[in-house]
Amino acid sequence: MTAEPRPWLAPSASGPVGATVRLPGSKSMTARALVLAALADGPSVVERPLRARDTELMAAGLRAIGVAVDSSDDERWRLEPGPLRGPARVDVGLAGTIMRFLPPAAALAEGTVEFDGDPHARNRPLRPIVEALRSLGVSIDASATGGLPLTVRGAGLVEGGEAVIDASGSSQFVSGLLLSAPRFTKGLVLRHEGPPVPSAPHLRMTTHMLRAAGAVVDESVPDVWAVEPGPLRGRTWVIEPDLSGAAPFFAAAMVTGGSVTLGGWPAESWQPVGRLVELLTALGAEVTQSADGLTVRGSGQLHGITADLSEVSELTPVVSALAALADGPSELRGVEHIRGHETDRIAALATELGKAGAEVTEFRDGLRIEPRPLHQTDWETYADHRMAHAAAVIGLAVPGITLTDVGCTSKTLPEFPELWAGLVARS
Ligand SMILES: O=C(O)C1=C[C@@H](OP(=O)(O)O)[C@@H](O)[C@H](O)C1
Ligand SMILES: C=C(OP(=O)(O)O)C(=O)O
Repeated sequence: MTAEPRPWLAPSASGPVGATVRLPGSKSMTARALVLAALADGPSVVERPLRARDTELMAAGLRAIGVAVDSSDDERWRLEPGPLRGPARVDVGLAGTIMRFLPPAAALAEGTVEFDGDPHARNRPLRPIVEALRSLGVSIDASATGGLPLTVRGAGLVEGGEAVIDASGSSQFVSGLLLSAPRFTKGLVLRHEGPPVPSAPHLRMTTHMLRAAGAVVDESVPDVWAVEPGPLRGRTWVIEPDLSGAAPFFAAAMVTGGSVTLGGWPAESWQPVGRLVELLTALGAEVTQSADGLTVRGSGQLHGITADLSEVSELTPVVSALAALADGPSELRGVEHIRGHETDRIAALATELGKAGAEVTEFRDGLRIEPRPLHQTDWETYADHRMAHAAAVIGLAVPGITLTDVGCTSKTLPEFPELWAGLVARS
């Protein structure tokens, strides 16, 4: 079920913002922790999880297949694995993490598990993971396009072994298979064949977390991941603040010449903080880390950049917004696969930035953005939280940016409108 659209006038800043923001846990880490906890040999605790549509639906999906998930405490979700079983129905919403991480787990269940989601979820690519699972002996019915709706006919076990996949459309195909692979009878040796796999840091997050749960993983050969069969340990997962969710808040410091600190940032992170720092620095920010957190300071001056965003493709909307406010042109490439994200983000950004007055050239794999004086527009959000973040960033500097629906931010940060208004009020 999707809620009624909630139009929202993005607030403009009257001066530099200055704030420490506390954001909930990483969507990607929470999703992995929940799946690993569900497949473990004992109870787990997920501390400081993200509570948002993607992770609530993940928890609901796991409950549907037999896992006890107690999410009553915001700070600490408790999971007690049980025998995985159907029949069950899983609503994936618009979450890539659910539609790619849960079918392999459902294959381990005894019984039928049906997956479906929001209208646009049916357009998101799934075929490669479906075909890889079939090659591993799993019975799956998929739509004519190879995607949702999907029915996994779990046999209570997956034999596993060797599989080949083209994961150029999403790193989540690989992550999804790897997360369940220790529970496959023969484990898994997965080989990617095709154009490069995007989002390498997300793959590293998957292998780090698998090892932290006791799995034996070899990724020494490029594009090959080998996971030995064996138990996953229940444990306590401490989730880091969501770095991608923080990106628009950092952008606010940069657009207004202010300063934003992400509180609670760990000394060592499993998220691609190095790449984010490089990008924000090239765009004109100063980034520092201290006991207070990760701080981004803007000078009020933004520079155009040429960048390959394939490792951090989910940052493309916010980086594009910054590029549209910069002092020179930018070229952002290497992200063809984001045409299969929550919406076709390349087309959506070209259209909406163009409507606001920027001169945008669309490439198959990215965008060239020539800043121009921007003006008010009704900004279509396409049910995409990060299109909403991009609009909010533009709105700081351009009065009259009205989002067609700010409600879509509930995918990863339901409190976004309030947090953003609070930040801008301190400008
Ligand atoms: O595994 C994950 O948690 C994610 C991987 C990436 O997916 P793609 O490789 O499809 O871009 C990223 O964009 C997405 O937001 C989250
Ligand atoms: C691509 C994204 O999400 P998903 O996990 O649904 O793929 C995103 O959050 O930018």
